[in-house]
Formats: sequence, structure tokens, C-alpha cells
Amino acid sequence: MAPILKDEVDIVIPTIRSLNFLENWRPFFEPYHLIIIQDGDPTKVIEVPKGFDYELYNRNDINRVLGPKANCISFKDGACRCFGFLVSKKKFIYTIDDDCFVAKDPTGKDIDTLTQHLDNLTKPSTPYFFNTLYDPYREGADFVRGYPFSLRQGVPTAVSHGLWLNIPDYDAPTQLVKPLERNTRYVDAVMTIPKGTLYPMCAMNLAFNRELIGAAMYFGIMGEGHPLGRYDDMWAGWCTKVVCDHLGYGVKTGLPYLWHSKASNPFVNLKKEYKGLFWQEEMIPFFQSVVLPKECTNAQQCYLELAKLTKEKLGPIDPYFHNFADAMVAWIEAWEEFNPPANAKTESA
Ligand SMILES: O=c1ccn([C@@H]2O[C@H](COP(=O)(O)OP(=O)(O)O[C@H]3O[C@@H](CO)[C@H](O)[C@H]3O)[C@@H](O)[C@H]2O)c(=O)[nH]1
Ligand SMILES: [Mn+2]
Repeated sequence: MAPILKDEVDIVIPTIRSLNFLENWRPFFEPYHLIIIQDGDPTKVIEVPKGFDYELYNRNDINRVLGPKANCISFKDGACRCFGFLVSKKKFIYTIDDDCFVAKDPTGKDIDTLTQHLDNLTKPSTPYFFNTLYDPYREGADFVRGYPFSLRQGVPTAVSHGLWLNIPDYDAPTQLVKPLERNTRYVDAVMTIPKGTLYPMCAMNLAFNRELIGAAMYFGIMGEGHPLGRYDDMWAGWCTKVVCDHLGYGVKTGLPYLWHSKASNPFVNLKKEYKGLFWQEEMIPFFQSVVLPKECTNAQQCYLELAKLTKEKLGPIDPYFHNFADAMVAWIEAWEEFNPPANAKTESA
């Protein structure tokens, strides 16, 4: 099957290890452009398997491109991937971790995650009324009796959150008490996460519409030099869901599945994420209480409002959140530098 939307997609991969996993994805990824974010030591040479069309950025590149704003891009944490979202010019982003492989569906067929994500993103979402047959736009499903006809056209989908077989995305305490737990359950469903409901977004197998929500898909300041790690995708998931709810966009979760092969070290993970385990008991109520002004009509404006509220409401928890809010503003400044509004271009021409 021809690669769908080939020129409208960038695949963003953060790596501090190796890109050998791409061989496994070659049938699905080779036609697409890759943006590789090499984390860690920039002098280390990371081989990209032959035949892939890619651009690669290491820390020196990030510092060169962003100058002082480079501080808003994490170092020694998978959060660095959001630099790829910033420099992309495409409508859709698919981001995947380098320890993820092609999974098989119950019929034994290899799962083309990218095609399923693009299908999720190009069909509407239904955040205002739950459809009990799940995604009504999928082959073999529809709206059920009692579903309001006034809501059946749905809303644009901004995020498609895929799942993982084998190693589940557990936090360190769960990983420690359930070291042998494996996810073997393939649930054949895609569903819209209802408006007003948050969810734990994992960036392992994630796609989104960059034009709708890219400006809010910032992964924060994590890793080296910061008191928190492995909450990068969680933070981005809470921010983007609040922004999607405000702007009337949808977020889907479920298919596609991939095979997550490597469990990161739970003791290292505990050190990275432990503050998040109790801070999230305050972060979640913050996000649940956020009301964005109606004057915020795009993701950038919403995000700047979130930055202001983060400093005000979460700043008292720890000075980290003051720095975090500043980094959120720096991110938007960088975003607008790389993604000037269309009319700005004609003015300067
Ligand atoms: O310092 C680092 C650490 C990792 N990376 C790259 O980021 C992804 C995820 O790394 P890893 O697979 O080791 O982590 P997991 O615990 O399995 O991943 C979950 O935690 C989130 C952490 O952000 C992640 O999104 C979740 O899926 C790999 O590609 C590493 O190479 C890095 O760049 N720098
Ligand atoms: Mn992993």
C-alpha cells in the first residue's frame, strides 16, 4: 500500500542508544522523513541505517540553533524529542522510542502503527458524548441508538495515543513490585478521551497534528540539572488535553500497538521520577481546575496562559516550577520563531 500522507509526516526519534531498531520498521518508515534527536554526548557517532531520509540534531546543534533558548530543551532525558517537533515543517508528527518494535495483531499481521495513527488523526473525535461502540468512524462501527445527531460530525482530532505490548509503561514503584508483568492484552479499540478528563500520555507511540496542537506539545525541563525526569510526556499530555478541550479538538487512545522491548532500570527511574509521584497529587488538581480565557484561540495563546498559571499556582510547591514556567515561555518564543504566522511572512517579504 502506498505510504499515506508521505509528505505531511515527520517521524521524531529521541535516542541516547542506537537506531538499529529502524531495520525492524523499514517497510513502514523508509518512505518517510525522520528527525533524529541525539541525546547525551554529541561527539558520539550514532549510525543511521542506510536508505532512510533523515536530519539529525545533537546537543551542539540544539545550542547552535536555539542559542540561549536551548535551555528549554532537556538534556539526558527523552524530553529532548520536542526539539524535533519545533523544527519540523510538517502537518503530522509521529514520535517513537528506540526500544520499540513492530507488534503483530491477533491474526499475526505486522501492525503498521503510522498508518493507524494517521487514520486516527484524519477522522473526527467525539469528546462531548461517549459512543459505546467506541470509535464510530472505524470500519464496522457506527454511532449507537440515542447518540445525538447534532454531535455526529465530531471534532478535529489533534492527538493519537498508541499503546504497547510486552513491557508496559509503568512508573518505577509499579515496575519494582511487578518486575515480570507483561502486557499481553490486545484490545481492538480506539476511543476518544472525553472532554474534561485527563490521561497519562506516554510518548513511546504517539502521533499528533502539529498545526493544531504542536505549540502545546512541549516536554518541559527534565533530566540533567533538574529535580524531575520521566514526567516529560505526562506534562505534555496534561497541557495538550486542557488545550484540546478548550479549543474543541479531540484526543484518541487505543490502537495502534507496538512491541516495547526494554524495561528501563526501575531504580534509576525511581530517582528520576520520585518527586513527581507526590507533586502530581498537586499538578493534577491544578490542570483539572484550569479555565482558559475565551480570548485564547490557538495553542500558542493557550500555552502562554498555562505558563502564567503554572508559575502562579505551582510555583509555591517548588522553585522548579518557576523555571519550568519560564521554559514554557521560551518554548513558545522559539516556536513562533520557527513557525511565524502565515501573514507575518507576507509582511516581511
Ligand atoms: O537520557 C535519555 C534517556 C532516554 N532517551 C530516549 O528516550 C526514549 C525512552 O527511553 P527509555 O526507553 O529508556 O525509557 P522508558 O522508561 O521505556 O520510556 C518511557 O518513559 C518516557 C521517558 O521520557 C518515555 O517517553 C516513555 O516511553 C528512548 O528512545 C531513549 O533512547 C534519551 O534520549 N535520553
Ligand atoms: Mn523504553
